[in-house]
Amino acid sequence: MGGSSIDDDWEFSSSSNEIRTMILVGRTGNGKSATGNSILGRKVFKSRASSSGVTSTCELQKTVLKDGQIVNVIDTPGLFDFSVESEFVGKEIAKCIDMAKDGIHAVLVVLSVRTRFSQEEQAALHSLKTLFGNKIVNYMIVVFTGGDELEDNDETLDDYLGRECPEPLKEVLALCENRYVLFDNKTKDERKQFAQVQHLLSLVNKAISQNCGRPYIDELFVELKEGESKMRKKQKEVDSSEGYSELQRLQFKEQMQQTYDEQLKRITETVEIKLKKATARLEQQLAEEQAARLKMEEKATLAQKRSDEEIRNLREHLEKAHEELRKREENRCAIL
Ligand SMILES: Nc1nc2c(ncn2[C@@H]2O[C@H](COP(=O)(O)OP(=O)(O)OP(=O)(O)O)[C@@H](O)[C@H]2O)c(=O)[nH]1
Repeated sequence: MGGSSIDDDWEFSSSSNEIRTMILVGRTGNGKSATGNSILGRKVFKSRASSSGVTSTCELQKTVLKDGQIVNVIDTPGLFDFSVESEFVGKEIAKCIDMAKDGIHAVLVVLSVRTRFSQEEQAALHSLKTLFGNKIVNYMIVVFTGGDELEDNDETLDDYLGRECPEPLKEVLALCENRYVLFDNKTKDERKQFAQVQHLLSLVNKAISQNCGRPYIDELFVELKEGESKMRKKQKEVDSSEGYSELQRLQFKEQMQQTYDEQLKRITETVEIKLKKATARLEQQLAEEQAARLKMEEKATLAQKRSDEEIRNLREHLEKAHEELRKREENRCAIL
């Protein structure tokens, strides 16, 4: 776990160029944890069917792949779930930023072929942009889970997208420049497991090279990293100097941790403010869309009412005409 301690695995994550840090986002139940486990090649994230959600806090796990590539995977709780308090989401996002201080190489947007792309998912992708800036889309890769189910139906991902790709999803795929991949998190076939991770890593590398080799680093990441390296420098000075007692060293360390925690708190507050603004804007957008839909429905009901009335009038008119004709016919017969 990354956590907020400044002693966490810093050397490990900063000494190699071969690190890939990926963050999993998506609606609860879409298979983020299962995808994380598939990437890491072991079951470390809890993954199971549950309507209330299994992942409750951000969690970082790392692995070294056979070719020496170090992969950090951060699983996130329902950041796409609007029923969750923005204070909580804000804290979790700040925690992610803390965990990925060296930057993010890919944001994996996990969707499931077993559920339809929802309006909430579309809205949540907008908030990702609000929180991290438009540049974040350059690092986005869509991971569709449920490859086994498509296979059971003899379908490919492109077949699926041909029949089940609403306009907003098309837009997301276009934004990601068609960086998408299908995952079967249920497979026991090692070759398949290897191939899907390789496909994903090739997309991650493609995104990185399109971003001039740089991972995504937001101003908040920069602030945190600068603060941290300043503190490390000071710590080294104190450690190497003879003029400090053990107690003074301890006090200094505590003071540093406190400064760091304060910085993290400030970042959390910044994220919360951004998130609240994004949520308010989205709620307004959803309300406007709903009002427009209601207006359309009202118009349609009115039009239906009018046409029902016209049909009724026409019917009455016809019945009268028939009656008239019948009477005339009766009169004609009587005269004859
Ligand atoms: N058939 C099938 N089921 C999958 C696949 N990926 C995930 N699942 C199932 O989907 C359910 C939810 O998966 P999780 O990995 O817990 O989903 P999550 O998005 O992490 O959910 P939270 O932890 O609640 O945020 C579990 O029952 C998984 O076994 C897949 O590729 N195929």
